[in-house]
Amino acid sequence: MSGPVLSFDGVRFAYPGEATDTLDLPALALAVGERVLLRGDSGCGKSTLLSLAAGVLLPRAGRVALLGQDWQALRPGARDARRVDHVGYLFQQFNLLPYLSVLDNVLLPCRFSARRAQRARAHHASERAAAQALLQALGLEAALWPRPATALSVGQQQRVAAARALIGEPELVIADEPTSALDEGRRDAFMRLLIAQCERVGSALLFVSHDQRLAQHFVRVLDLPAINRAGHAALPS
Ligand SMILES: Nc1ncnc2c1ncn2[C@@H]1O[C@H](COP(=O)(O)OP(=O)(O)OP(=O)(O)O)[C@@H](O)[C@H]1O
Repeated sequence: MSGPVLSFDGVRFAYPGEATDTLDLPALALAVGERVLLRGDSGCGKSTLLSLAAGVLLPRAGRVALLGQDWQALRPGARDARRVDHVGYLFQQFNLLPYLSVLDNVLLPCRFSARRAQRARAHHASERAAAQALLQALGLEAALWPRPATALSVGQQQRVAAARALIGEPELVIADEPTSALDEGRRDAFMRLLIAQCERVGSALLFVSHDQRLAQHFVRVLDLPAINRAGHAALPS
């Protein structure tokens, strides 16, 4: 793959019923394995940008492409399949399934994506072994693996969510403020673990936060308000 993992070209997005665009981004691209911190104050459009990147929202103009494929050109079912094949998503609230064990939560992407399952098996005896290796690398000991995910501390749940995002080596990991519930020491430890694992599996990382202190973990930091031209001109009727 020689092109970017993710590209935005002339993207304009407005929520239904809104009189102005939330986002107007002339150009933005992430190279293979690149890690970018996207920051900006609350309400500036960070989560909206991530939803566009993952093909959950579609722009009203312009093009968002993942691995060269325009999201808009796909039917909804194909978009869902492509998302789980190529994107690991790490949410602010983790979104772990409470009735599943830690291990089964991590294995979820492999249940929905044959590609993720096959990539998980490429370097391990089984998908389970791949999940266990990730949990271990993220500092979660084996005694925790059979427990229901919600029986863990916030910091532990966050690492389970990171393992779920990373399993099967997705080309893009998207993280939406996953450190907001952590104190400073845990936040930095988590960032180091997440980045090391992205590096190991070759995933690009698009990480969103309003927290200025996370910049130290990234070579490339983008200020969303500085690159977003939206919010002023009224939409054409
Ligand atoms: N479903 C929606 N319908 C209409 N407006 C929305 C919707 N979701 C978000 N917005 C608005 O779009 C703007 C950008 O919201 P977004 O959630 O992307 O910001 P954010 O930078 O991620 O904020 P935060 O840091 O607080 O999570 C805000 O003004 C918000 O009120």
